[in-house]
Amino acid sequence: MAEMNFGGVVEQVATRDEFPLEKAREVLKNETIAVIGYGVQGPGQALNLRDNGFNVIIGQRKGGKTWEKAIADGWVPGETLFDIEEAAEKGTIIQYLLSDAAQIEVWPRLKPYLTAGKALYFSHGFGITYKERTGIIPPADVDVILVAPKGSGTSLRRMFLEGRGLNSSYAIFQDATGRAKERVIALGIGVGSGYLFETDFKREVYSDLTGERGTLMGAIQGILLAQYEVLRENGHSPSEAFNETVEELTQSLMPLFAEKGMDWMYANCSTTAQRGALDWMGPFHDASKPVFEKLYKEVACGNEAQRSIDTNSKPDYREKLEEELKALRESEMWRTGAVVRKLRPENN
Ligand SMILES: NC(=O)c1ccc[n+]([C@@H]2O[C@H](COP(=O)([O-])OP(=O)(O)OC[C@H]3O[C@@H](n4cnc5c(N)ncnc54)[C@H](O)[C@@H]3O)[C@@H](O)[C@H]2O)c1
Ligand SMILES: CC(C)(O)[C@@H](O)C(=O)O
Ligand SMILES: [Mg+2]
Ligand SMILES: [Mg+2]
Repeated sequence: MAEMNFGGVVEQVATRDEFPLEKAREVLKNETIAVIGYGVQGPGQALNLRDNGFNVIIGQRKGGKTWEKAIADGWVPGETLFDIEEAAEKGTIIQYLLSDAAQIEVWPRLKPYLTAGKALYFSHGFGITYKERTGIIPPADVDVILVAPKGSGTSLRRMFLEGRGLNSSYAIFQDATGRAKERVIALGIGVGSGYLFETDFKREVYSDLTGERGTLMGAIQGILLAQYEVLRENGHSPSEAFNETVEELTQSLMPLFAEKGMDWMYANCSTTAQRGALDWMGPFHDASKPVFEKLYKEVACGNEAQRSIDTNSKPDYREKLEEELKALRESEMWRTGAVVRKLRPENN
């Protein structure tokens, strides 16, 4: 573990320097990693683990779309691809990567296979933290661990293939074997993380639910749309409104502040822009902070979890989500985006 100073606060971080891939392979050499679920995180983690030389099998509902996807990715029925129960029986580490709602439904069928000494692995603190709502209460004689990649499973895989990797947080809820720590760090390195930030299940789920509802997904669409609408209502064309709201952000300015911070991005814009941004960041902060405070409270009291469980447990939840995504896709702003993306010079 390395002690690292983050803006004046010291935290523990696991690194590849002290825990290289060879060590991870040694730690897990006698384990069978059963990845249950092949949606978004399942393929990302399973393929990275396989490419990194670990012994991985997949557990999936037979016959569905993702069963076919697993076969297309090279998993072989009866050898490395099984139904959920069979994979859970064979696995010594069970990576529970069904959707959070499906984890509740499948739990009674999975639990009998969690025999002494196995490890139950999550990529979210949801099931354990909200156990009164999920009913997910693991047996006392298994390790219960978490590696939560800080990004989409699609990015986890893409960045691995680019030779980069995506960092994760990790946590231990239950150490029954005395090996929980080496198991969890080895798995984190195995799925392609370079650094692993220490957390616990509750802090992981509270921060993750806040982040995705907030700046990462919910707030970003809300604020982009608000500006786009104001520009359109004041007579600006769709392309002008989109370029000034989204395209410049993602293509020009976001990469700059990702690389060297917000002040550096500001410093690479005009003094006119800097003056205005420095003056207006305060009002935007003050307007949005109460919304973030309300959001955090809704997460911490369990309302957000319950809403997600209730809606995503319905048989037609996928169709309903797709309807809402279709409405986003077909909104003027994102139809404009589809055209603007094609006009990126590199696409010509
Ligand atoms: N999506 C991400 O990139 C991401 C990122 C970090 C953490 N996570 C966490 O990882 C876990 C998996 O998330 P995901 O987004 O990959 O899940 P997902 O929604 O893509 O679903 C995963 C799998 O669950 C299967 N499934 C759904 N309902 C089922 C049911 N009733 N019975 C059997 N199988 C069923 C699906 O077919 C799919 O193969 C969750 O805990 C999530 O919070 C996800
Ligand atoms: C990729 C995210 C948003 O970070 C993840 O938390 C999820 O739930 O998909
Ligand atoms: Mg999440
Ligand atoms: Mg997340």
